[in-house]
Amino acid sequence: MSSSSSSSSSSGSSPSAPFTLAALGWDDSLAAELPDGLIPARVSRVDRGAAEVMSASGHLRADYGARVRRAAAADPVALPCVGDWVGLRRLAEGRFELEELLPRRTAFVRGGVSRLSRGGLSGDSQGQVLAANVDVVFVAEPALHATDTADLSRIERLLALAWESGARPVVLVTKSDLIGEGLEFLLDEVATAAPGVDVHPVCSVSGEGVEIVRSYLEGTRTAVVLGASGAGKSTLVNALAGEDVMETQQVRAGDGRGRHTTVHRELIPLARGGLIIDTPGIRRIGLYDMGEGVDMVFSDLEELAGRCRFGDCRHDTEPGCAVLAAIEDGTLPERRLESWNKLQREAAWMASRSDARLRKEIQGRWKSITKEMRKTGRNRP
Ligand SMILES: Nc1nc2c(ncn2[C@@H]2O[C@H](COP(=O)(O)OP(=O)(O)OP(=O)(O)O)[C@@H](O)[C@H]2O)c(=O)[nH]1
Ligand SMILES: [Zn+2]
Repeated sequence: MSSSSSSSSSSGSSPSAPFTLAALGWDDSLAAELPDGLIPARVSRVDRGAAEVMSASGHLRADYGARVRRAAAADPVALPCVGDWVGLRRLAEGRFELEELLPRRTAFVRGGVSRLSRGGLSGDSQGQVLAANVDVVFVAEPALHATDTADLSRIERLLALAWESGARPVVLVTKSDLIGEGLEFLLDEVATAAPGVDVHPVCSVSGEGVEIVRSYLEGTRTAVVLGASGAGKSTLVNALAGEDVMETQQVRAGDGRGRHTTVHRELIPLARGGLIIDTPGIRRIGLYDMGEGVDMVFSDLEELAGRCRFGDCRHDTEPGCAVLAAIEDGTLPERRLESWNKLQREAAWMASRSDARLRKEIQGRWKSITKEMRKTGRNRP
C-alpha cells in the first residue's frame, strides 16, 4: 500500500507558518497598487470560488468578494489564479474575502493571450488564466518518454506559449539519465528547436542539473513548469523543494485515480528562495493568437526568410530561397521548416475563426476591469 503519501500538497490542511511577504515576491510597486485597508497575499491555489493564499499570517482561505465574482462572470480572465497578488478584507466573523486583484505582470492564458505594453493582458472570452506573475517558464520534456526521445514539436509549442506569456522560457530535458550516450546529440537537436533559449539536462533522481534549475529562481523569482503528463514535473519540484511537496506518479500509481497525478496548479515557496508552480500535464495547446510566440520560436527561420530572393517566398520550390539553401547545406533541419509551416497554418486558422473586431475590443478589457474594480473599491464607504 502506498497510500501513506507524504504529500502536503493540499497546503491548506497543514498548519502553516507565516510568510515573509518579501520572500513571496512582494515589492514597492505592488504595495503601491494595494488599496488602503486591504491585506496583501499571494494566491497559492484556487479551488471553486475560493482561493488559498499565502500571507504574513500564513495560509488563509479567501472567498471571492462580490466585485471579483461580478468581474469574473463578465470575463473569466478576471478570475483569480495561482500566482496572483490580491488584497483581502477581514470580515467581522473572521473570514477573509478576496476583494482586489492586483495588476498582473505576466500571465498564461489558455484560449489566447497577447501581451499588452505593461502589465495588461488580453484574452478572448474563453480565456482562462493558468498562472500569473511568472518570471521563468520551464518547458519540461523528457529525454525519453516510453520509447520515444524528446518530442521537438511539443517543445516548440510550449515555447510559443511561454514566449507569449511575457516570461523567460528555459528548456529542461528531464530524465536525462534514461538516454545515456545519446544525451549530447539529443541536446543539440533540442537546441535547434529552441533558438535563443537555454537548454539544460536534468535528472531529478540523481540531482544532476537541479542546481542549475535553481539558479533561475534566485531571489524571489517565480517559475512555472510546463510539460506533458509524466514529464517529471512534480519530481523536479520535489527535488527543488528538498522534500515531497507534490505527489508523483509512483506514489499515485496504485490508487486508480488516473494518469494525471497533478490535478491542481500550486505555487510552492522554496526554502532556499524562489517560488515554483507545478501544473497538471498539458494535453493540448491552443495556438490562438500566438502569432508572436510562434515567430519567437522560429526566429532562426524568420531570419533566413528575410534573405530569400522573393519577399513572398514560400520556401517551397522558389529559386534563391535561403531557407531551402540552409536545409540543403545541412545547417537547418528539414523538420524545422515543416514544423514552422504547420504551426503558422494552425495559428492563422485559429485567428481566422475569431472576429477581428471583437478581439480588438477585448484587448483593453483586462486593463479596464482592473481599473473599474479599483475605482469601485476606493469609493466604498
Ligand atoms: N529515470 C528517471 N525517472 C524520473 C525522473 N524524474 C521523474 N521520473 C519518473 O517519471 C514518472 C513521472 O514523474 P512525475 O514527476 O509524476 O511527472 P509529472 O510531469 O509531474 O506528471 P503529471 O503530474 O501527470 O503531469 C515518475 O515515475 C517519476 O519517478 C528522472 O529524472 N529520471
Ligand atoms: Zn524562401
